[in-house]
Order: sequence, then structure tokens, then C-alpha cells
Amino acid sequence: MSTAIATTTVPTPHTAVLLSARGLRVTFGHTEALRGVDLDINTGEVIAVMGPSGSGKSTLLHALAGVIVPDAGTVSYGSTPAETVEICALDETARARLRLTDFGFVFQFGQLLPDLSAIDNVSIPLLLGGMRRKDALRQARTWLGRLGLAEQANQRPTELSGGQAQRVAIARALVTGPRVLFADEPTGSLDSLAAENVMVLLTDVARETGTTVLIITHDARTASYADREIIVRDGRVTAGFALSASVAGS
Ligand SMILES: Nc1ncnc2c1ncn2[C@@H]1O[C@H](COP(=O)(O)OP(=O)(O)OP(=O)(O)O)[C@@H](O)[C@H]1O
Repeated sequence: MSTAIATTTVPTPHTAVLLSARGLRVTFGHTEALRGVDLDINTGEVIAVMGPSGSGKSTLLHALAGVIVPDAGTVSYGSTPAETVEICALDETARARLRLTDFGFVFQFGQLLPDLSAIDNVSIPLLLGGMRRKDALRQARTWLGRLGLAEQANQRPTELSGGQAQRVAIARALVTGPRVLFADEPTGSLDSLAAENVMVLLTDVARETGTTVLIITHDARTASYADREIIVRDGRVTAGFALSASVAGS
């Protein structure tokens, strides 16, 4: 596997819908977090999810990823009729399995295990999937190299900068080869230079591997690396804009 990161990217052609939400509603007590969301996400698309605080962005991601089951509506996952599953109809065990095999997750804070080195953190999902330790470490090392962290493999999270730690978290999310990466403010705790570095690497690797990506962000610069921007407002998706995918290569 190549360890080089492409500096210019050719956008993946978006041919098939991979995730499709219809009529999603989620209520927490008296709070209507989602009020009827319809959304189609194409294979290989990089989507920025924006909107005010409390508008429902994280809830939308959790519903699409099968972390929560909506009170109403459906989420179909799969690019062909034969492989398509209705995520909301799966039981908790099946949804957990789907998340482990098909989805990757990156969050803003505190996601690395502090007592483990970078390479051990990245190898965890592979070990959980039953891979032999030697093979898992080899694969983890390759992914750390892809994200420019070959020299940090044996360092612990406290010995890494914020941007390096986020890149380790991204390596860990991608090491299993997920079809969809869900990222909730992955650059929210970084300064603008580190944020830009993380976004360039994340979007380059995603486009290279054809991974579909949903990124929640409050930052327009971070969003500019996406192919498309959607706005969540008061529990509804109110707008979607196509963006230039070439920004990631600039
Ligand atoms: N587990 C929960 N229990 C109760 N209310 C919740 C829960 N999760 C979310 N909410 C409420 O649902 C609404 C949407 O929350 P959500 O976290 O999806 O918004 P968000 O757009 O991601 O916000 P932020 O940008 O601040 O992270 C908010 O009013 C929030 O307080």
C-alpha cells in the first residue's frame, strides 16, 4: 500500500446514493432535535454539516450512523438494492456490528486511550475485529505513515500535539477501511494551521480510498474542503450547496 499522500486530488465520481434518510424525527423529552429530515448522501462524497449550536447536527450524524434510533423515519444504507439495509430496523447488536465493520468515527476531544502509544491506539479496531497483533501493528504503522506520523508511532497521546493526536484518531477511524467516516468537529480544538493540515490529510485520504465523509463543523474554512455543504437549522436540513472539490488540492 502506498504511503504517499496525493497533493492534488481527482474527485471521486458520485454515482450512487449510499445513505438515504427519509422523514427523520428525533425527540429528547420536549426537545424536537430532528423534525423531518430527508437527505441523500452519495458514495465517495465529502459533506460538511453546518448550522447553529443545538440545531441537530450531532443528532443527525448519530441517526445516520445507527448510534440512535429515530422516533420516526428511515435510514437506508447501501449502494445497490441487494446490499441495502434499513439501519433503523436493525437491533442494537446488528447496528453495533455495522458500526464496527462499515463506519469510522472521529470526535473533537479525548478519543485516544492515554496509556497506549499512537500505534497501539490505531491497532485497536483491528484487534477487536480479530486480526493478529503482528498484522494489526503492521497495518496501523502504514496508516500512521499515510497521515504523516511515522515518527510518532511509539509516542503516547500526551506527547503529541493536538493536530497530531487528531491525525492518530483519523488513522484509527480509517484503519479498518470504513465506507463512511463520521466526524463531529474533528478540528474544533485545533488552531487554524493544524486544522487545515488535518483537513487536507483527511480529505486527501478519503478521496484516495473512496470513503464517504460527513464532517460537522462550525468553521467555513474547514467546510471549504468538502464537496457539498448542508445546513441544519431547527432540526431540519434547510440548504445544500455544491462546493469546489479542488480546494483540497490547493
Ligand atoms: N441526549 C440528549 N438528551 C436531551 N437532549 C438532547 C440530547 N442530545 C441532544 N439534545 C438536544 O437536542 C438538540 C440538538 O442537539 P445536537 O447536539 O444534535 O445539536 P448540534 O447542532 O450538534 O449542537 P452543537 O453545535 O452545539 O454541538 C439540542 O437542543 C440538544 O440540547
